[in-house]
Amino acid sequence: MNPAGDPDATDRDAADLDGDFGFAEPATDQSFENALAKARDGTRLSVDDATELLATGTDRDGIDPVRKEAVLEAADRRRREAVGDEVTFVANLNNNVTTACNTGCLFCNFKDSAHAFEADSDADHAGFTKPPAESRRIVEDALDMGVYEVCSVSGLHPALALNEEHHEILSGDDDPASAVNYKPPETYATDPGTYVEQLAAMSVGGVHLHSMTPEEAYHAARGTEWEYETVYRELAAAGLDSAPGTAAEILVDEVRDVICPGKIRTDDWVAAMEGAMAAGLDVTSTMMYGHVETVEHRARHLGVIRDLQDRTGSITEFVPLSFIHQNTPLYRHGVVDSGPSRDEDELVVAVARLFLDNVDHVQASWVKSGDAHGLKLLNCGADDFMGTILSEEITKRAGGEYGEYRSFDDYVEMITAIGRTPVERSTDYRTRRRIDPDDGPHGPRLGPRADGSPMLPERSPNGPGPDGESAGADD
Ligand SMILES: C[S@@+](CC[C@H](N)C(=O)[O-])C[C@H]1O[C@@H](n2cnc3c(N)ncnc32)[C@H](O)[C@@H]1O
Ligand SMILES: Nc1c(NC[C@H](O)[C@H](O)[C@H](O)CO)[nH]c(=O)[nH]c1=O
Ligand SMILES: N[C@@H](Cc1ccc(O)cc1)C(=O)O
Ligand code: SF4
Repeated sequence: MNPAGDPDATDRDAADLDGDFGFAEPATDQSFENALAKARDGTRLSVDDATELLATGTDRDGIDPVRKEAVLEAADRRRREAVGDEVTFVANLNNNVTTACNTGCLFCNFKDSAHAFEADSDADHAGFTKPPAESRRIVEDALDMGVYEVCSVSGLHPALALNEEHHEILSGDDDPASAVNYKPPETYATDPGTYVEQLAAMSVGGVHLHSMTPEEAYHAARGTEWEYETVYRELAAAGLDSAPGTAAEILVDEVRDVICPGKIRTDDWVAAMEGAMAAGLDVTSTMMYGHVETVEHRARHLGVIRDLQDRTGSITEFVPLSFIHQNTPLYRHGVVDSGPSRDEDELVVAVARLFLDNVDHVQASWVKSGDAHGLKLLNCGADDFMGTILSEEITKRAGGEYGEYRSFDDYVEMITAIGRTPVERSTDYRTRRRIDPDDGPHGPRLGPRADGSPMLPERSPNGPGPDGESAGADD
């Protein structure tokens, strides 16, 4: 674990990596042809099969273009059989509460050292902490624009605790250097409030609140014996409706040891997701790929997700997160020289569709891939095209260049251009509305205040618009 409060830990750790992690070369007992035949006829794939498909054969170096096309075609066919020609998207808002975080993940440039947020610090930072009242105002404004969902993921601010009782437990810890990663709110220029207060503030006007990743749930239970289910029940009582399955990265511990040594391990991530589901919440699932991992790690990750879904059935979608490298410690220190190639993005989507036979929806991301390649991914097995989001900080700070917002008109134009049907969805996909492309201009109708009006001009609710700067530092 990185010692909490060590601002330079990430960069030092990255500088120490020499690019040789001792990972085994992917090798299987399976052939590519056999794996492809199983994929085509709908037989459940093994992790070895997925490795072969992701590699377009471990028997040769690099991606074989002919084999790749065969995998994509099988996945596109499977998508059509499984979910048809609809392409869904959700009217949503991202509201990140704070960028303060000392966890030190080497792939992340969203975070700012929490030290810089202290009241007596004169360190410069471009981050933010929003008190609960500000979060509420931002969500209120977005509700007026018609959003259905608010998605909120944040840094692990040392002053964030589940509730007052948690503050008491954490402040009673007599070993401040221990792993509890806690400092009282008075230390900071801006008090983020408790998790319960933040969620209660954002759960307004009937919006669907999608928040609290497994890593955040761990933070909300740190220093206690509380079960994840108990924590998620308390969060649900405060207004939480579903949980994002980020913090997954690659669910193989030898990879986590390299890219996020300060994060919870695979078992704990699974336990947190199971806790959320036991508390009655739906969850999403993700994989952040294209950094140091091998194709075998990707396949094993998919195996963890499929096993979890076999046990629970509450995973609504799989979201492949293509690693954005430009401003990250991993890239700055030469540990990696890029993110994944487009071929790799396409194969991840396709193999996710083929392997995850128990997860209905696979997402293409315009944030990560842009519009043109995002549309291509919809022909490789994906059937969901994310959401309007209105604000984006994680990818943008990592160096992503595809903006922060897509309008309903953008969506309708893009989706019809590839011959598919645009459908507005709820977070859980249970409510869906097919959109008539000829009946524009288009706007959301599923949100509690949505009336079909287009959502937005050029400005996002918490900062200048898609091409501008984000909201400035506020503490
Ligand atoms: C930034 S964290 C915020 C929530 C919380 N701190 C956590 O780690 O769960 C959310 C997710 O963003 C994704 N992410 C962060 N940096 C990224 C990057 N450079 N490229 C792609 N995805 C990234 C990771 O999958 C991470 O789990
Ligand atoms: N893929 C990314 C998302 N996904 C947001 C989706 O709209 C998601 O399906 C929703 O939150 C649950 O219904 N959000 C980001 O900010 N960045 C991404 O790359
Ligand atoms: N919205 C994603 C989570 C997510 C959040 C922020 C990101 O940058 C990426 C993914 C989900 O539904 O789980
Ligand atoms: S990914 Fe999350 S936990 Fe890791 S450094 Fe970034 S904000 Fe912190």
